[in-house]
This record gives sequence, structure tokens and C-alpha cells, in this order.
Amino acid sequence: MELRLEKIQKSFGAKTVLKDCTFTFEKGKIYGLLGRNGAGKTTLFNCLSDEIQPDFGEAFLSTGEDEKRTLFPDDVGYVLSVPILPDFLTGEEFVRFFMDINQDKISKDLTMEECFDIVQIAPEDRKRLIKGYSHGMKNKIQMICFMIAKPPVILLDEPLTSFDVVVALEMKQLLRSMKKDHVIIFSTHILQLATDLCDEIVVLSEGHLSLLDHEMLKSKDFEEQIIELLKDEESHG
Ligand SMILES: Nc1ncnc2c1ncn2[C@@H]1O[C@H](COP(=O)(O)OP(=O)(O)OP(=O)(O)O)[C@@H](O)[C@H]1O
Repeated sequence: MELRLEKIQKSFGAKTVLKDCTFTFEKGKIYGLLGRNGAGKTTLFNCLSDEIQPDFGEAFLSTGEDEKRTLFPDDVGYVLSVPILPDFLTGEEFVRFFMDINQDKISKDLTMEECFDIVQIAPEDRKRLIKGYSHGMKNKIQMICFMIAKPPVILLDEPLTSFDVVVALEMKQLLRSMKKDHVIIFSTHILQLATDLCDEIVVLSEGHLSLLDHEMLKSKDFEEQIIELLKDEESHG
């Protein structure tokens, strides 16, 4: 399975943010999306998750050589930097509800307890209102939703940045364990995280996407090279 972006363009008024985003993301890999402030990372994610409509271009899912279909909103699991969840439910109530409405997608042997165990939310926390959850715990609930609904594409907009080291490590392990079934793309400003977690690094610069060479990833002056690559572009934030 591949996620193919073909010529995606988006402007806000006179400002062109995405000029021509053409790229193929493969299942089984974690992609780090790097770009300066205002480069258009969130705009691209919003186009893919149907939050906004691109002016031109389209995203497709392809399952074989000649088989491709339009990417639908249900195909995309989007983790916002600030997760939106029903505050008035407990973690358990919400996950039970989510399992009920996704009966057709969930594998029969996955129980609610297992979901909570995998993301390491303690039994006593499962019965607390989501309202009192930390940012990291809310992100974990979102990851449970992805385990249940299994969207082929998972987008994470600057996750892990606000997590403590333990939660960040747990989330990294979780993403690695989930990657074989999904295309995972996450935007980050933390180069260390990108090189540590990602199989590929994609740069969004001047409205275009480009893949970084693996040789560059391995080189010891990787950080200097990335900064050099991005610094010619103005910050648009
Ligand atoms: N709804 C909107 N209306 C007008 N301009 C917008 C809108 N959304 C984004 N922009 C502009 O588009 C550009 C790209 O913004 P975007 O948030 O996609 O960048 P980003 O790469 O995610 O930045 P950051 O790394 O700072 O989060 C910015 O100049 C922003 O001001």
C-alpha cells in the first residue's frame, strides 16, 4: 500500500504555501516531515485529512501497480498537537464507545484492556475522566483509536515534543510496533527525533516535498547539512 500525492497545491489569498507536492509514501515506514516554521507542514496534513481542500491536486491510496483510489477522510488518522477528545467521559467509557462504533474493523482478539496495556495507561487512570488526562495520555488514547480503526495513513503533527522522556520513549516504541500496517508521517522540528525514529526524512521547502538521501542521514554533519538546506528559505511563520 502506498500513499501517493499528486501535484497538491494550496494558497491562502496571494500566498502560495504548497506549490506542487508530489510524493509517494510507502506502508511500513515512518516518515519525518521537516520544514521551517510556516513551510506548510500543517497545511499539507490538513489537506490530506480533509480539514481543508487543496486548490489543485489529489491524494490517492494505491494497493497495486494499476490500482489506486482517492484517499478518503476515514483513511487518515490525524494526531493534532493538541488532542481533541470528549472530556466528560472516562478513558474506558470513550474506548468502549469507540470500539462499539468500529465493530466491523476491530480484530476479534483485541480487548479494551489490551489496548490500555499496550499504550501503558494504568488501570486506575482508565476510570478517570479524560478531562484530567495529561497531553501525553490523551495522545495515547488517540493511538488506541488507531489500533481499533486501523486507518491506513497516520499523520502526527509535532507529537512527542511536549512529552516527558518516558512517555516519548513509549510513544516511539508504539509507533515502531504499528508501522508495518500503516503509512506514518510525523512533522517535527527535533532533528534528533527525526533521525532516531524515522526510516525516511522528507523536507518541505518552497512548497515542494523532497526525500533526503540516506547517505546524508548517516553522515556525521547531518545537522549542519539540514540547516544549510533549509536556511536559504525564508521563515514564513
Ligand atoms: N487558514 C489560513 N489562512 C491564511 N493563512 C494560513 C492559514 N493556514 C495557514 N496559513 C499560512 O500558511 C503558511 C503555512 O502554515 P503552516 O501552519 O502550514 O506551516 P507549518 O510548516 O506547519 O509551520 P510550523 O512549523 O510553524 O507549525 C503560514 O504562513 C501560515 O500563516
